[in-house]
Amino acid sequence: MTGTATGPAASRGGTVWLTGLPSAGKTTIALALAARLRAEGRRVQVLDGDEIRASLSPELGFSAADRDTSVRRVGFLARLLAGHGVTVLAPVIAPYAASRAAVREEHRAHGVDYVEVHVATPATTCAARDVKGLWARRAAGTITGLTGADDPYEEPVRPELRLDTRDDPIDESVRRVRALLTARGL
Ligand SMILES: Nc1ncnc2c1ncn2[C@@H]1O[C@H](COP(=O)(O)OS(=O)(=O)O)[C@@H](OP(=O)(O)O)[C@H]1O
Ligand SMILES: Nc1ncnc2c1ncn2[C@@H]1O[C@H](COP(=O)(O)OP(=O)(O)O)[C@@H](O)[C@H]1O
Repeated sequence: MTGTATGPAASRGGTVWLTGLPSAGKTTIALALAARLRAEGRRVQVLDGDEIRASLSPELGFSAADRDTSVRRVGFLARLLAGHGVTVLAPVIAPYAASRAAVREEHRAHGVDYVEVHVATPATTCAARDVKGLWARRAAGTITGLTGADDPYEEPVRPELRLDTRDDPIDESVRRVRALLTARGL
């Protein structure tokens, strides 16, 4: 998934964590941003919650403790990559403030840049999008513990950026995250 580093813009890594409910638009925005950054010559790695869980944490489910462990593992991997000049995009729900704070601290302690983007799509819109059919399955009672339905999501209090995907098209969300990176010198 990485591109080739070709210039100064590729030299400074950092992590962009996209947190939000299932079907909020985290992956969609991350993939579109990744394409844009690669076209600029950056090395980019997307660490998608679903994909990373399958290889890094197959034993983990969706209890509070398992989610916390999974988020911290992704955070550790993100920090390692970002410390080597990769721009890491992590579209991961990360429902607990304490887990997100731990990931932020992991980056700070190693002098690696980190920004949190809240993809603040409300549950009603996520349920209508329902990319993977999870909201419908929760409504039908065939699954329990879905974030934003019957499992907690602790909203970020002070994210570096909050996106409203009801009003903004995908391109505008990508543009706003890109502008945040520029503002941060990333
Ligand atoms: N119960 C429950 N709650 C939330 N999500 C569920 C659940 N069961 C499966 N899935 C699927 O797993 C994806 C979320 O994985 P994450 O690692 O991002 O979640 S977490 O940070 O550990 O909470 C999530 O992906 P996204 O929809 O892309 O967010 C779901 O597809
Ligand atoms: N403004 C928007 N930003 C992001 N996604 C959007 C937007 N409008 C509609 N969508 C759609 O919402 C869905 C979000 O799915 P996905 O990115 O997989 O969510 P998540 O990774 O948060 O679970 C996609 O089908 C996407 O095309």
